[in-house]
Amino acid sequence: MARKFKITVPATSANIGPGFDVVGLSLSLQLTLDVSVPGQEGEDRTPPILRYNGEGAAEVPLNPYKNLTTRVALYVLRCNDISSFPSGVEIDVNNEIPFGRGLGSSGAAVIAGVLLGNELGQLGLPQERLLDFALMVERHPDNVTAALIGGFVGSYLRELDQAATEAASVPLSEVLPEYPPDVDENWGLSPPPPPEGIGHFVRFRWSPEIKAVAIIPRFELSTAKAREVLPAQYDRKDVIFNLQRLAVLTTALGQSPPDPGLIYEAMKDRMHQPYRKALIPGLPEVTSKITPSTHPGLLGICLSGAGPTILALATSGFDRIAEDARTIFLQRGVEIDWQILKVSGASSVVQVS
Ligand SMILES: Nc1ncnc2c1ncn2[C@@H]1O[C@H](COP(=O)(O)OP(=O)(O)O)[C@@H](O)[C@H]1O
Ligand SMILES: N[C@@H](CCOP(=O)(O)O)C(=O)O
Repeated sequence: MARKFKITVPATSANIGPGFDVVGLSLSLQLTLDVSVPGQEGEDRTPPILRYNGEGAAEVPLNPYKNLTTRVALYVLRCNDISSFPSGVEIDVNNEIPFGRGLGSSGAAVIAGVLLGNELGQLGLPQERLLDFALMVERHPDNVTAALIGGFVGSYLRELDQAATEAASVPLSEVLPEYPPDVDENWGLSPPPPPEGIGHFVRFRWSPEIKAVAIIPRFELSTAKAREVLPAQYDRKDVIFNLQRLAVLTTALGQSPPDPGLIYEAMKDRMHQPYRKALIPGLPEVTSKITPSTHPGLLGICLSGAGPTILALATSGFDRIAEDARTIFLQRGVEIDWQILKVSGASSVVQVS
């Protein structure tokens, strides 16, 4: 029987200052996929047709063996003994999440792919297993968990035994081979399935009066590049600095009314932002010159994900925060766009029509 369904996945902002690779929150920008699957399977095994609108449309590959979302879907299918896409699938993508800005576009694409694979194969995988598949691709849990679950979410990766560690550490090229069988000699091999129960999470309270101002520089910074500049080891005092703040922040952002005196300091970080400032001209100035005392309504300000977007959490005064950030960025030659976003508790959704 022919089927149609719609997949909706939110943007995310990870880290929120001190919670590097640990916390994320979902935001009111969405990636949506409208999918149709024909009733009768043709003999010819036509690969999916992708049509794409919105952010990234000029650069995203429409070849389903190169596109991140469909490659992830195929990974999920192949791990579940389904070697190829159903024939004749059509996918209309609409994307509001800008690429390479620290708003979780790749995390959203991965979650969309996992949900797509689950639905195309009618696998009925539980949420925990969907997360396992996402973590084999994205490998840090903050964005993908917040995108799947929705809201303000903290997560950790379970310590795996040696066999499971090895299974979870295979190169991404083996998880997501880029080419179809006639080009890739490894295609016939089964991809490595994820170990069970890799990711664990909890959703924190979020105070409904807090909104997010996303100050989005007009340049892309790949997450991979922004991770390369981070050190392999940290001083104990920097680790304690972050842990103290994160412990306070996860509760402080759920309190009504939120306390800027507590939150501004609790959103400071010493584990990633100082190292990323060379990649983001204006970052230290924006985060130090815009404060609750200069900008009433501001609660705290940090890098969103790996950047270059700045995330300002505030209850009012949004325009002034954003325009003053614009002025600072312009002094460093960086143009920006900004948006006021809601932090919703809405998870990723699959609606069958
Ligand atoms: N909707 C999408 N469909 C396919 N690929 C995507 C999509 N969104 C993001 N990507 C891929 O992810 C890349 C950006 O990932 P990344 O560097 O992690 O930045 P971000 O902070 O936006 O997640 C894009 O250049 C693109 O290759
Ligand atoms: N913890 C990661 C988060 C990356 O988020 P993204 O939205 O930039 O992909 C990091 O800081 O590297």
